[in-house]
Amino acid sequence: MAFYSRVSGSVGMITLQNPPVNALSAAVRQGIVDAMHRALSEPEVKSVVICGQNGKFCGGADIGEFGAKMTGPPLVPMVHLIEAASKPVVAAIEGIALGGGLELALSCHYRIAHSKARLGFPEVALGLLPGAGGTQRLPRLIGVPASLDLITTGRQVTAAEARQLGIVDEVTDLNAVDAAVKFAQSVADKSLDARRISTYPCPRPPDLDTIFERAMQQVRRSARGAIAPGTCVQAVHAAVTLPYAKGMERERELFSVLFNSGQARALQYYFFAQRAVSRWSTASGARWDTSKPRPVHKAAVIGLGTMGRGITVSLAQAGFSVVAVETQEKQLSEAKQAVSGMLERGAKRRGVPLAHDKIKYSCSVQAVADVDLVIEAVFEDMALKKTIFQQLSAICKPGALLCTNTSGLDIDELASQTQSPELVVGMHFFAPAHVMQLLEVVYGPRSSPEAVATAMQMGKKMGKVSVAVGNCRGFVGNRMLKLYLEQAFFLLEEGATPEQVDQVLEEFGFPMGVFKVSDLSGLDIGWKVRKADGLVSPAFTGTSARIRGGSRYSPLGDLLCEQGRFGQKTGKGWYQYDKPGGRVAKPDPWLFGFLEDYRAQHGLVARRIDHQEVLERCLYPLINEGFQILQDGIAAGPEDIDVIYVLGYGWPRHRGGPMFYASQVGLDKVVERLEHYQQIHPDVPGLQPCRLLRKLAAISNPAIHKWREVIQKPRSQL
Ligand SMILES: CCC/C=C/C(=O)SCCNC(=O)CCNC(=O)[C@H](O)C(C)(C)COP(=O)([O-])OP(=O)([O-])OC[C@H]1O[C@@H](n2cnc3c(N)ncnc32)[C@H](O)[C@@H]1OP(=O)([O-])[O-]
Repeated sequence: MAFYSRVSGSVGMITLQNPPVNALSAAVRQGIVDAMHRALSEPEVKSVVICGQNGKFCGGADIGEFGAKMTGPPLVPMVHLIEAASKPVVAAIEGIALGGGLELALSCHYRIAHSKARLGFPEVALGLLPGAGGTQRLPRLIGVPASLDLITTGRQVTAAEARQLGIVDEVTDLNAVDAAVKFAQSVADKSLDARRISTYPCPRPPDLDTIFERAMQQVRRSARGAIAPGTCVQAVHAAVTLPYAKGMERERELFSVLFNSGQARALQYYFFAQRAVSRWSTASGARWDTSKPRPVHKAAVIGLGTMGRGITVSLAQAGFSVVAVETQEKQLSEAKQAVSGMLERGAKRRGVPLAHDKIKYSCSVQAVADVDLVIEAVFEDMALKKTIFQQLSAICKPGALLCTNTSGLDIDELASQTQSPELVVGMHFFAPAHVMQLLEVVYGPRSSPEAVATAMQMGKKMGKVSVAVGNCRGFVGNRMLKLYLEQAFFLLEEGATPEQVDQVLEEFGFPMGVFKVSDLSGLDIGWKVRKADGLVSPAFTGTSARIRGGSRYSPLGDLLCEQGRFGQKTGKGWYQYDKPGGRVAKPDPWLFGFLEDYRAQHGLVARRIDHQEVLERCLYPLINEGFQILQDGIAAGPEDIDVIYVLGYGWPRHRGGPMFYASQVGLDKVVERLEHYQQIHPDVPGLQPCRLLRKLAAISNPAIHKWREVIQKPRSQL
């Protein structure tokens, strides 16, 4: 709701009250409209201030209401009522003015912001555009280029930048509401003719066409199939080319296209999914709201390779004291230099002080004796990790949490090396660890709820989105990825090329196709793992070359590695590069010959594989594995999987994540297509729909937020 009061006799105060962010729900909109009418009708009231309760002006439209039938007064007439008011209306912006919140502020005649406030139009990230006049008012106020920047990127600005751009009239370090009241009194008798933004002419820079062309090119490049950014450009274009009223009509049309699109639904689902993962639960019933994290002041990182360096930087930037351990002198000094560089660049980019003094370097594991939490980040070698965990268990103070940064090794096996297995959890960072937002927090069967809560909270403090997942080979992300990679290899055997597969996946919205990503990460990494798993051996020849454990196996990746083709680092992989370390992938005629020889050798006849098959073969087995993961209780809900895939694996956000995508395709359709491919390729693993997927498909594709009710049941039957 919105609360009306009178201050200093002549100022009507409208306070938005809808915790936590004063979103513009139906009740809030109704409250604002009622309060405005009241303020306008009271003769003693000479001016009005609009503010938000609890130091937050307004977080915009209530996203939770988007799926439901619209009730209450719409936003557009509400902002017009405010702008048309005969008494000056001043927005007192504390905390945030986002989306509809900023549109509300732009309808006011003046804006006073607190210096710590942030303002912006984040609608584009929800698959929308600022549809309450934002695309028409902002360009009239600050010009076209700056508006295009803010509206198409969703970038939030500080109060200082907002002042510079001309969005706010004053910035104060003091109480912004008090300042706004004083300001409102001072302008009570002033004419409002020059204060209604909708009446301003929209500035028309001489190079207008070039500006819009560039903006369109820019969004096409970065949007990867998302429709909202381009539609935002079109809406701003209307502000320049049409009178205000017509521009508003155009904004409404474009908003409605976006609002009713699958992309907006996916992005809004994702918005809530990213917040839902913090309310974690484990298969054994531990929960976020009943598990208390331990205090962590000092942390250690063991192993300063690429991952360890990134983790050290993340910890220091989050304000933790860090002991960084690397036993090799030379690597330690290289790491010191690299970490300093990363910290310097980070401090410059973020405009914050350097965090060098937070880190102490050491060559000895003994240096971690007094820390509260250790993150082991040596390379993926179980024997080495086991030795380190034995050492840590002996050296660390009682109660210290022992974490391993592994992308798939058994957490429980490591826990069993320690005296306190309940204090062991996995923290799977994604490279580069100081940049990537995702953290898989992996609990083993013996990890205590307190340990999981501590790791989840550490991730949050490091600016990550932490997702709690159970212990299994590859956890959630890499376990599903295995199926995706396998299918891509099989498609090559059957006649596809790396370029064809990658093109289909990039058109779907991945920033890079599977083969380009493999070349970037290094083909030798998977090869090492497969060798350790006994999947690579000269003994596999003849008919056994393409069979492992009774299932079809593609040795293509192994054969490439045997040729020294490790990807970008060697200048050759699934593609060729101009030099080792080169970045631009070019099709490699050698590879075509290699694939032809391979097929001939194994009696495979290349066939034409269409776009649909490439997409379905790559995505549906991955999705099916996601359902198996839910069935096994490794992930608590579809949101966990979707957040992992969007933040860690480049799944296009506007498609919500693999589980959301499946819900949109239709689970019955996913089952039907998997069965279809299974029939044609009975030897291909991963094509058999799992029990949970079949069950959900059979109960007529329930909405994704209802899946959890069904998921509990198959689990209890395991
Ligand atoms: C014609 C219409 C045109 C207008 C369109 C729009 O305005 S579109 C909207 C444009 N506006 C946006 O896109 C702003 C979206 N919001 C944000 O960017 C951030 O939430 C924040 C910066 C406001 C606060 O960040 P923070 O890290 O301090 O906190 P946090 O992120 O954890 O959120 C806390 C809780 O608040 C909830 N919630 C938040 N906002 C909304 C909302 N608008 N609605 C409903 N709920 C919302 C959030 O779900 C969470 O709930 P939970 O999980 O506790 O039950």
